[in-house]
Amino acid sequence: MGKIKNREKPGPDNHVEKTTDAKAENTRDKEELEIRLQRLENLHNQGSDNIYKYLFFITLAVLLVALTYPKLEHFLKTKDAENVDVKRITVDNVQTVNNEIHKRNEIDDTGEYFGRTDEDDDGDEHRDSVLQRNVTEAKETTIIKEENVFHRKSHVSIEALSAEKNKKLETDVKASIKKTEDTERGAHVSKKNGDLMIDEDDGMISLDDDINEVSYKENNEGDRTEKVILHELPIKMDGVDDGKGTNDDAEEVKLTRKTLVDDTQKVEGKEGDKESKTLGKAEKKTKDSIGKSKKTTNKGKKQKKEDNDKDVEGNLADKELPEEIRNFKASYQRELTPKKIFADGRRIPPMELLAQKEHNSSVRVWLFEEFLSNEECEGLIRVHDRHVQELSKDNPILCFDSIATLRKHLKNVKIQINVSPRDFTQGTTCVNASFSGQLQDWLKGNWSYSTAFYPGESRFAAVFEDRVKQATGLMPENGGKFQITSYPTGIGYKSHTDCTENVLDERDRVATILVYLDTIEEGGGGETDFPELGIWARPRKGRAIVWNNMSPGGLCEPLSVHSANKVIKGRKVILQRWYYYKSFFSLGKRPPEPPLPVRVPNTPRVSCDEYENGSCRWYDEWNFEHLIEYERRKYTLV
Ligand SMILES: O=C(O)CCC(=O)C(=O)O
Ligand SMILES: [Fe+2]
Repeated sequence: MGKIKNREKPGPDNHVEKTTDAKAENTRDKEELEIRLQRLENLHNQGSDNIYKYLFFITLAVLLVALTYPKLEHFLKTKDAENVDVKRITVDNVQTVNNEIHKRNEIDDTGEYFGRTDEDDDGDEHRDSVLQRNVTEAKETTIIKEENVFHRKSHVSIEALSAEKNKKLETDVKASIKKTEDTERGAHVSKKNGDLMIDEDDGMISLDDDINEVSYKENNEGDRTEKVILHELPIKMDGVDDGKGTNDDAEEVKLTRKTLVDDTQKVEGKEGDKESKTLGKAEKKTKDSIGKSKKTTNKGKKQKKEDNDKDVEGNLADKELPEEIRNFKASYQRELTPKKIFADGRRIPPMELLAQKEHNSSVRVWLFEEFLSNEECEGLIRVHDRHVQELSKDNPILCFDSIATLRKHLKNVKIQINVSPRDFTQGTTCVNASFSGQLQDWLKGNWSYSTAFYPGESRFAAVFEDRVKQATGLMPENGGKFQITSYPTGIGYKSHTDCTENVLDERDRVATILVYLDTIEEGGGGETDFPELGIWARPRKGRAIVWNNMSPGGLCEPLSVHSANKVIKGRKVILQRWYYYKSFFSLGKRPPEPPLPVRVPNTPRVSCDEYENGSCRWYDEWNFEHLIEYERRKYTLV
């Protein structure tokens, strides 16, 4: 080593010694070289030995794979699914993942959507029983509550009535609520009866100013007194005489249990489709146009004793809430985490649709090809169509966010007719049944159709929400209803955000998943357009798009604005589900149907907000959005 050192560092002091010993040094160098070569050879031999070892182990592993393939395959898939595999693409470059395997899904036209089974021809009955089940599950035999919509903390309501109670109350209410219509477009009239707090005032419903309750009942069961509040609606009714007279030989309205049960009421925040930046305005307009001539009577004193249980804001005190609401733990969904998944043999990677415009929002749009199989798409369409057809036997009730909107719609179809607030059912934004019938003759076809099903009402719902969870990270417990919407030719949907701008509410829609259930060829319209991002997606059978509407901090992102382009050729059908930033108790539970406007069971509704082509939608279910007082107060909930 010393020499090497010397050679490395030659210096005047050792130069002579080096020259003299040159020979010996050479010999030593050679020896050293040989030793090194030997070492290298050894190493090489060792390496070969290792290769044999590796080969042995690989063979062993292959054998193991062959033996345990099914398990391993599953493992690999799971692993693979965990790796984010994102192809960054633009809309012009959307790639399709090949899919040879289309496994038959459980869904077919006799599937369990809307709570049906094969044997169950009567979907409505079954739907009632689904609702009943929810209610019963929610709280065994007991009671109460509503006021939910005003409650500070729960933001929910629950009405938990046992089946027997429901039945009894149904009979009571059936006997007590009557509807009259005048010959023209008269208002509906409900009458009071017995202990129900429905008061009659010149043939119109009128309520205590600060009660906001339509009906109320007390039950005595053994030594326990239970209060059952039905239809505790956030409505203030007007005693406005419509001047058109009423028909006192009222036809009885058959109200089913469904219309009586008020179980979970915060309804899923927004209509789902339209509430957007314009809400504040719309609400004001509604109030101005419909609620101007309010005259409220002072009846229904029974409510007074409820007040003791309420805090200053008129909310039910916490102790009044069922335990399960009090114990409800909200979960937060702050962002999307797209991942590649496998479903029924299909490999489904996420692809990001890159914004074509510069923007500084958090909004990102992802696309999955063949997220649903052909069979799933076709099954959903069949179920939707059948449901729309069944409910179309009755004319829908039409609701408008304001009288101005109604006027604009009429103008659009060139109908010259004077409309006044009296054409609306009091306390609601809906016109009465007979006028709705006329209107629908004029406006018919000018809307899209939405049907909904809820978690637990279909096997598909569970399959779907799980797939969504794997692919996007969106948690089922933060998801609302599943909504299928069809757009006939000529119909689109106006520009909107799915969250509500300028309103701080964590119970808002953080993300949307939308699946196209059928293909529209190029040029056929129907694209989902994100104008602020410069991107759009074309309807293609099975394709899903998913995007966030809110920032991870919980703010509604205005740049998530989107619209459904008008369908030019064919028909568009989609499945949508909205996920909420903060979950709440009634999320994902079928809401009770509010009793107003008075209508026959299963009457669909059409809701139109702010006039714009494509602002009307037909719905198979009711929520509370058309109730003026609900509309007024919904954002004051904490
Ligand atoms: O149909 C579409 O493409 C979009 C529908 C939509 O955004 C909605 O219903 O909220
Ligand atoms: Fe939307």
